[in-house]
Amino acid sequence: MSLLVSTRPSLSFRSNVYLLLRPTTTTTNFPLSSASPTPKPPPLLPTPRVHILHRAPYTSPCTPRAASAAAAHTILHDAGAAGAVLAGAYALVSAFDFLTQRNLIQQSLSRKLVHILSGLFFMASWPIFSTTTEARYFACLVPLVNFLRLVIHGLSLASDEGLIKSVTREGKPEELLRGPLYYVLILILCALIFWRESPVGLISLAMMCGGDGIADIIGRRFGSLKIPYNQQKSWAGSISMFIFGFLISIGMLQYYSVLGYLHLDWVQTVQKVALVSLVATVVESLPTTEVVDDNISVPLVSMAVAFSMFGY
Ligand SMILES: C/C(=C\COP(=O)(O)O)CCC[C@H](C)CCC[C@H](C)CCCC(C)C
Ligand SMILES: Nc1ccn([C@@H]2O[C@H](COP(=O)(O)OP(=O)(O)O)[C@@H](O)[C@H]2O)c(=O)n1
Repeated sequence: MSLLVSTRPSLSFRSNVYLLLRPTTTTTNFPLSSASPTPKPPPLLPTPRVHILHRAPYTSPCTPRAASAAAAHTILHDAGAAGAVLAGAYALVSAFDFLTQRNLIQQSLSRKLVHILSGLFFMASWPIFSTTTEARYFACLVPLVNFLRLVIHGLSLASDEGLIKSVTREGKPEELLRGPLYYVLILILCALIFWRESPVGLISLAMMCGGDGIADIIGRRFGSLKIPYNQQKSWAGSISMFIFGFLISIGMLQYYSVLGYLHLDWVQTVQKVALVSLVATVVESLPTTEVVDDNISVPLVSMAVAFSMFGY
């Protein structure tokens, strides 16, 4: 494993920093044909032996044969990435099932930690997919498989006690058809529509996964002072949602900026994210959970506010 910083002048330092971990024929290879009409610029670095985090797209001219070989390689790469992330999803749920089954953590805490970590890890995994436009469809296979898993077990067509124990409140299979199902649908929506090039999806998922998840954990423990208009929610829960939703959103935006996907005016971005977090926190605090699940209202409102400010 090695960390290489290429000094290619056309790209900023940030976008040249990437972790190199696996064999590849990258799209940044120079024209393969010796008859190439354009002179080959001298490679500034030895061809990368490995890389895993893909930065924003950079393509170079190549021959049709090389293009089809690169296309096949990219499909294999994205399929492998989807498989790895799916395995991670199973491992995460199984890990919390293990902890819950042995009474090492409460079921309510298990569910919330799965709520927080699943979406954040899913979002953080997007850069391991290729830089092609189809990459997002491969990434969406992961929440899609989990959607089907939740439907199958939620309808009791099959039994998965571990899944039920680690993601439901009362251990009833039909619970899988509400919060968890809406949750994975929002993951699909954000990956498909916004993906890595827009802050909107990243912020929305940070609010749904990080903000809403933390509100439950903090609110259950320290939420003695209830919100006047909703005795089920507390100031401690809502304030923690605002703070952690904001911090996790900024953290995700910074992560994608370092990888070269986003170029943000950080003074304006901090203000915009703070407003999204405030609005999402107010929406989450409303006594509307029986009417619309928080896993729908929080991300959709965050999406609308963020889109109105970032515009893409
Ligand atoms: C419990 C969940 C949502 C509902 O929460 P609540 O508001 O009703 O308390 C989360 C359900 C998660 C789902 C079963 C698994 C989703 C996995 C995700 C698509 C991919 C994660 C990959 C990563 C590498 C772990
Ligand atoms: N803003 C909030 C959110 C949750 N909570 C606490 O967390 C518990 C579960 O919150 P929730 O209804 O959002 O939980 P889920 O619907 O996400 O399972 C609430 O009953 C409160 O005890 C809070 O005190 N303040």
